Amino acid sequence: MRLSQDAAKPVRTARLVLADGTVFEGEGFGASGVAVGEVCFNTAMTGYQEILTDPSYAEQIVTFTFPHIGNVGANDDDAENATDEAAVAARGAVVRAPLTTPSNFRARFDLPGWMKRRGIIGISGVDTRALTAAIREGGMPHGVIAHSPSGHFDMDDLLRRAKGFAGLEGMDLTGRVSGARAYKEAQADWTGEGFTTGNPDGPHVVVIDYGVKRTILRRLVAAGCRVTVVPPKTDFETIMAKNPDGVVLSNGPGDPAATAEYAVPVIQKILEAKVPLFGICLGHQLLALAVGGRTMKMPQGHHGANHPVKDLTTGKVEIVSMNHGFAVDTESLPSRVKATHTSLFDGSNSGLIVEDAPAMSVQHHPEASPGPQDSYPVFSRFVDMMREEKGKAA
Ligand SMILES: NC(=O)CC[C@H](N)C(=O)O
Repeated sequence: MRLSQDAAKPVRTARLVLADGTVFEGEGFGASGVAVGEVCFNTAMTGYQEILTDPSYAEQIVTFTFPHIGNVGANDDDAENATDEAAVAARGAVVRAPLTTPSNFRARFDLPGWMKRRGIIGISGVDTRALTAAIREGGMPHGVIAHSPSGHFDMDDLLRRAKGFAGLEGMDLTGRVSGARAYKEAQADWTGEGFTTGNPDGPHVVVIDYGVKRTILRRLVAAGCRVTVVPPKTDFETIMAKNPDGVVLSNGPGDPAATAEYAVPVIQKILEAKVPLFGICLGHQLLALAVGGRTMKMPQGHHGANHPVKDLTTGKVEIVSMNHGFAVDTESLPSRVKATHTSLFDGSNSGLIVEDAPAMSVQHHPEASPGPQDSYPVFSRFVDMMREEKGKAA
């Protein structure tokens, strides 16, 4: 910590300003500058790098409830977005403890240097318990995170920017985060419309990339699939021309109701064509909208790696990774759709199947990264669904 001329008053190089005027002072790290967004909290105890690079966090500032962030450093392998260094994901990180020198055999960089390269602003020394309690009581506020190494801030301007944030409702952000062009997975073969990777003899899965986490691609490949990733606005005919055995609707940022405008007509055609469909998170919400259901904004959202979810088809409880601020209204689902999973934190919907088409989806993240792997078998369920449909056609 550097001292100002008044030796008793340390220079504090970062601010978090909420739209209601609340100000948190702290030490800046990572990128300098100002970023505006919705402030949420994540309760995961590990996996800060995966969290900060999850494209679904676009236009959000993540408060970590776990106090020690940065202690295992950062590397090139744990980013969940496209390999491009500046790929868009979380705007900022709010943490409790000062950052220490990383200690881990996988660390290649320290977290502040890695965040600086990715344009993510950090603030430490924040009373994250107070901030989390405020979010719990009042919902996710709009806010501004600012890092100025000189310690000078135009506080009126920061507050104006926090108040001026339009909010995630109504925002379609998939175009900003889709990495379909940027993924450079092994064997990737960019064709202009998508790339293919994975097991050449496995079921062919076309992933619509609304902001896909790379581990979803890795888990599909691990489940034996051949994977082709396509951009978010790819039309039905282009998808079908790739002869998919199944289609995955990926996770992604923003308001599902806004993305629905161009995504739902495509999904409805896929349902009609009876091509097996699997939605994850935003993909789950889009599937619900495609069958006539509704989605709604949640006050605090679900962000963590410790969420209990009940699989209603087996009666088993899984501890899962979550990251969503919108939810499917179970009551709105038509009778052709059945809920398959429910959150044991608040009873919200966490999965569905369509009864007259081979389609399923989950709100949580079966790929984990970070988090427990209890839900990995959901990928096998989708592979079984594709095999069954292929068997019917044969
Ligand atoms: N992880 C996701 O796909 C998030 C979906 C959606 N943007 C939400 O916040 O609810």
